[in-house]
Amino acid sequence: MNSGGLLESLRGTLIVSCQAYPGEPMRDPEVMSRVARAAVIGGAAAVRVQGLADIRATVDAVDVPVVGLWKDGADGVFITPTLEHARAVADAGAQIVAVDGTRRPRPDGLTLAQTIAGLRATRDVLVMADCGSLEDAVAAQEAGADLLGTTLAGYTDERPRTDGPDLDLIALIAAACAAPVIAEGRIHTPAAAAQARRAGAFAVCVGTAITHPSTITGWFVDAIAADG
Ligand SMILES: CC(=O)N[C@H](C=O)[C@@H](O)[C@H](O)[C@H](O)COP(=O)(O)O
Repeated sequence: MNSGGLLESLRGTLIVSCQAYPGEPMRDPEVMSRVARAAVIGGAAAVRVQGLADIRATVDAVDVPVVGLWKDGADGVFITPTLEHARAVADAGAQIVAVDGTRRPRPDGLTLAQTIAGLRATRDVLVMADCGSLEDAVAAQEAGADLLGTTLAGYTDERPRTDGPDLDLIALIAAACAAPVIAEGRIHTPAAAAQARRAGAFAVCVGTAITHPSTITGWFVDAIAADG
């Protein structure tokens, strides 16, 4: 599929983020690739996968596009933070490379525009910019990003951490930018996913509420406890 076809294939669809965190029992490439397969059976049009080993295992296991990222560290710019990371994610087989799309300085000193241009010079991939604000999204579009994610809304200083998705931000980006918006972050129910789409999202990405059983279990435990 060419990149225009790939992008268009995601319109109005669900992307499922399949991630386990350091030290967790499901942190294993084979396990994550199976979680991704299960999501595809449920109708996911693409999956979002963290880490080179997980990306490689998942690319072999599913027949939908893989949005790959490499988290290095846990604060500041850590989602595919450098050009080197981005190239490695593409080489692991991801058709879409998700990178930090904020305006913060990157650890390799490159701008987002230089990172995207450097990646595209040698790899045929789309780039998803994980943004935290409207200003990030406008700058990321200008830098050449193909997809604008609201992934980091509420995780940088620019937006409050809303309980559910940041619907206002989704609408603001959709109104200001021609590049498609991927609503991502704290979408915990099918109703919230539909709201995100109505707010202007081109596609909706859900992680925790589908693929993180420990958190989901905690929601139920807390609800029961709160009821006495
Ligand atoms: C902020 C950050 O590091 N977000 C990460 C990005 O890949 C993941 O930890 C999230 O699970 C993902 O964005 C999906 O969001 P949610 O799990 O809320 O549906």
